[in-house]
Amino acid sequence: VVDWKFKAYQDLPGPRRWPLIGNVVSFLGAGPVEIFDQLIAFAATYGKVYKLDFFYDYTIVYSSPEAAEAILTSPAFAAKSQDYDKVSEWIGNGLLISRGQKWFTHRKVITPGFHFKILENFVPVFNRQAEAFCAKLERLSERSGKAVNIFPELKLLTLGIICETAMGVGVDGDTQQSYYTQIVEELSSILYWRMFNVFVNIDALFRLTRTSKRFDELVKKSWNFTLDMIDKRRKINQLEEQNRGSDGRNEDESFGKRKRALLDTLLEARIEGKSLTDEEIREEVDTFTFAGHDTTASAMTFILYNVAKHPIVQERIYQEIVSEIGEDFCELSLSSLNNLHYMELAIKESLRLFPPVPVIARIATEDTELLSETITRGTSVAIDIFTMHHSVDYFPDAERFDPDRFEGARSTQSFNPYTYIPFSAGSRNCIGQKFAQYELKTTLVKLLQRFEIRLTDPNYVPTLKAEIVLKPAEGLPLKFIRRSV
Ligand code: HEM
Repeated sequence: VVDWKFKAYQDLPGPRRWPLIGNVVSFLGAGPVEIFDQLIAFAATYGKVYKLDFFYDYTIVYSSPEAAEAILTSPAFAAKSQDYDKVSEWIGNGLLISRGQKWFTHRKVITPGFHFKILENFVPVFNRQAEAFCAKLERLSERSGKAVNIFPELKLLTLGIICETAMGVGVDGDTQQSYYTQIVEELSSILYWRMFNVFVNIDALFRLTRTSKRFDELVKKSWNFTLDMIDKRRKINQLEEQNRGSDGRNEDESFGKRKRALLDTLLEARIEGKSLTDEEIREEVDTFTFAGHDTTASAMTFILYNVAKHPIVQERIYQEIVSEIGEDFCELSLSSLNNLHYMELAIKESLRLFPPVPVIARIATEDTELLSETITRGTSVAIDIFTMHHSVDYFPDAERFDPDRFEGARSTQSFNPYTYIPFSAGSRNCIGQKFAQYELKTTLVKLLQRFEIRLTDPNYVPTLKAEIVLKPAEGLPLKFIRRSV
């Protein structure tokens, strides 16, 4: 059996393996920056399909649109890979990780919560929070353009937005928010370590480490944070019931009380006549708070990096804002945001070069064919989105930041839509895609209305790591120069 296992996928290239332990050594002792570099280097060396072997547990890594399409549309790859099981110890079996009937029914009841009419209600929150964020940046810059490490600040912003819109609960200021973002930071880092270190990947061994106690502690803290939000929302809804006028109309106008939040969709959902259990609600809320803030903060961080690095692009976006919206803060709406065409191209291009979710993975639940290779049940397949987005085979002069490359690209027949998938594709695509895009646009409008954004050093290149979400390993210092008034 061992011999057969060693010979599995022998036609596929891959880094040199040791008997039994396979490629374990490639990642032992490596930190997140080295792991990410290693994966990029493997793809450069071995091409669009290669194998990784951890104790004969194989992961086949793909970076072509043909493979992405085949994987994302095949029922044989409908289940997320084992790496996600580790994440589920924290966020549970919510939409991101569940499968089969549970995923299907939950996705069906949650989808209306992202209808554009509901998104429209969220835009005032995007407006208000983004404006408050500008005021904060002004304070942090001390009006003198002092550099600000933008990534942690953006995490606070996106968390605040997700709590208020999706959960319908305001979070009490930065202290509570940074408490939660730090928990997420530490949990992501532990989970990533477990994914690439085979020893702690094994549950029984992980349980022997001191980190496992810390992990449990953090999970509990994270759950308390979300349970508290659910509790607050339930109370708000009860109050609202009591305040309802005799004509059935709500008399309380303040946000969070009247506007429908995603959490209300969950609280009111009925599947075969039954409500979701408290645990199911917590799992979904944990999934949204996690999936909805870290990704968007990463996207915004790299968008700001790109516009700072390319002043000509920044100026073009600014001029579009001035002509479509104006120089001053005003209440943005979905339709005014829809008019910002060039900004849309720039955001798209930034998500190509810096996809916040650089790799996704599935597991084969049956033996199946994939691009003329037989994939046996239990093998993981990964789509290396980052590498595909950087390939010169699909994007000429791929390293160049060029928003215009997307002008008309989708209408050309030769462009396979699976070549560009920052939000994944198919039935398990990102449910928050539109939400994120409007949030990013609102924030960028407000920031550029108020500031010119500059790098501290024009040649600065961020070091990347991918602790589930793509991040600047050493933060990202940017200068925000107040536009003259
Ligand atoms: C720029 C920001 C974002 C990016 C790049 C992004 C990217 C992705 C990707 C690549 C997936 C597929 C993951 C996989 O196959 O394992 C995904 C799924 C998901 N995303 Fe997002 N996301 C973003 C923002 C958001 C927001 C704001 C929310 C919530 C409000 C959200 C909620 C989800 C959920 C719930 C799923 C799982 C969907 C399912 O399996 O049915 N995401 N996202």
